[in-house]
Amino acid sequence: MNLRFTKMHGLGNDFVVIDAVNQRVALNPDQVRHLADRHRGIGCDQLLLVEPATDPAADFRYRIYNADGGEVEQCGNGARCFMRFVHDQGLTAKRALTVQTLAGPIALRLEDDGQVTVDMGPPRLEPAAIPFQAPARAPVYSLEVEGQEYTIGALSMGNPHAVLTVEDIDRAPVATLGPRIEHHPRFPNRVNVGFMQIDAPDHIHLRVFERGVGETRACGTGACAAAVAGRLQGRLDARVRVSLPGGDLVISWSGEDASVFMTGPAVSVFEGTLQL
Ligand SMILES: N[C@H](CCC[C@H](N)C(=O)O)C(=O)O
Repeated sequence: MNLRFTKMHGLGNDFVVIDAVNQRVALNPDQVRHLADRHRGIGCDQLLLVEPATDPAADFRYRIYNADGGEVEQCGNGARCFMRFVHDQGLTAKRALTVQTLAGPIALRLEDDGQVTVDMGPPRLEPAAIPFQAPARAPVYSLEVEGQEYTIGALSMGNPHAVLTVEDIDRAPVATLGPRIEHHPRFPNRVNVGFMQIDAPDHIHLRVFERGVGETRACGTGACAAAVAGRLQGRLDARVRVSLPGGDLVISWSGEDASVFMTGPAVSVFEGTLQL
């Protein structure tokens, strides 16, 4: 099977993007893992498929696979690259799209400056919707990890997120605590783990240990989750600049059932053909 692909990234969170509108694509988890492998494959954090919509109200369907081969519900940086891809590949001339995802529809808009704004939909705050085992919804939860108590925010952007606040982002225990929380039994579907340093009510630094990948240069849904968690804790404004290792995103959320909006860049790096 020969497959055309484009290598893209959103602030260094990198993707293999495949047109599954004009190509018949059937990849199993082993093949996804192989393509994501940075030594034996192309290398990426996630693989994204652009498919025809099955919902008449949507323009396309967007499927997301982590480097570990697992299909997941949502990817924010990938959504911006999705918009750039369908334009560059001539799949649409529209500058505003509705795209189906496992987490429900999202809306994409290509801005005049080339950045992309995504309506990520509302955060899901009820423990059962995350999913996270807790007796009731709360702005913060106590989580025991190997005998030590941590205070976390927990919510879903369609995909699950835990958010810890740290004093010094450069010294955050991302590599050691990240995987332990990713696999914590109270998160039955595992979880993405954000480490947030609050610099001001409208500015944070963030690092994310992503479910199914490890630490990435940026995480769009992680930036949304951190902004929501910080606002629920009364520490962040409705509009926050999120500085990730790969660059900045602007996140806006007016509260409760309102959508979370994310604006940032999307870059195509190269095109190629896979032999599978
Ligand atoms: N690792 C995530 C999927 C990709 C999210 C991230 N790359 C983004 O930009 O939102 C998960 O397992 O839910």
